Amino acid sequence: MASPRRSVEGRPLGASASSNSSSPGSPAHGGGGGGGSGRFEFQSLLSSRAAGVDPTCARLRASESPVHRRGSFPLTAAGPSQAPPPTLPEEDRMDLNPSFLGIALRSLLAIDLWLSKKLGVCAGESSSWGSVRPLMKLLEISGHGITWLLGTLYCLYRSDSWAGREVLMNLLFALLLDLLVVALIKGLVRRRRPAHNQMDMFVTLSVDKYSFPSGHATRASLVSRFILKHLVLAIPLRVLVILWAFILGLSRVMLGRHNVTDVAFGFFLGYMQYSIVDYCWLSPHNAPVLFILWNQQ
Ligand SMILES: CC(C)=CCC/C(C)=C/CC/C(C)=C/COP(=O)(O)O
Repeated sequence: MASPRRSVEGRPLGASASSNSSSPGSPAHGGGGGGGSGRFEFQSLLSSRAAGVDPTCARLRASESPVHRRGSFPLTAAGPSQAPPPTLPEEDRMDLNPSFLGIALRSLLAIDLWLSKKLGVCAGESSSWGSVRPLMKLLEISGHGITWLLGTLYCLYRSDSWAGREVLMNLLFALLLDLLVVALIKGLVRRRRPAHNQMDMFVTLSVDKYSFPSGHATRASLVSRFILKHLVLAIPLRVLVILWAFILGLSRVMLGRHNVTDVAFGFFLGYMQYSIVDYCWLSPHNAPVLFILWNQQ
């Protein structure tokens, strides 16, 4: 007797094998925003059919597999006296992973929201740390795209050495790349800013209504890595640069602008972006036109 297939949360997944002849885009198949779990269910179903195995039985046997029994929450009460289960195709064992992954991701998200709300102590004037909100907003301006773009252009204009111009030209390229990448990801992910955020930010782009990833965090980590690599600074100043980046990231959560994961991913992205900039380093040798044009200004 085939019982209805259920996810770990007890939600029915794709009512029966016969009902799976509907379009692959249906949520039950994971094709239309129905969540990753549905998609893997569908893939497992296909592989079981290809192997001539009844999908429902395959699922039941999957829950008895050694892989599953090693898991943290067994679904069956198989006793030690039972015969060892038959070896399963790899696909059926993989089928269990999305549930674990789904639970892990959902837990991470719940922790993220809870922690972000707890840390959002400057989200409003009446918040518990509302009095330091002006200081946090000052920090916000120190990491703003406009501040860094105008600052870099001004330094380029004032620079009188080739070496200085080369570094600044690459910083400009890094800042523009960062704005583009962050805007693209924000537009794709479309994660809303936390509910407790006040949208009172200084000059924003339309995608800045979204929060993932934090543009300030990407810039902080990109720019600080850039500075540490290309400026000769005394140790205390190097520490200050790192502290600035870290506090700027933290201030995004304290202001209620972002969740912790927006900032964490932002730091990671900015760090990786620097590697791209370093790899594509612009110089008078590989981009002579840029340097000649600038010198004619
Ligand atoms: C050249 C050009 C497109 C300049 C635009 C500069 C600009 C307005 C950047 C926006 C910076 C900003 C407010 C980012 C949002 O940061 P989050 O940390 O809140 O994501």
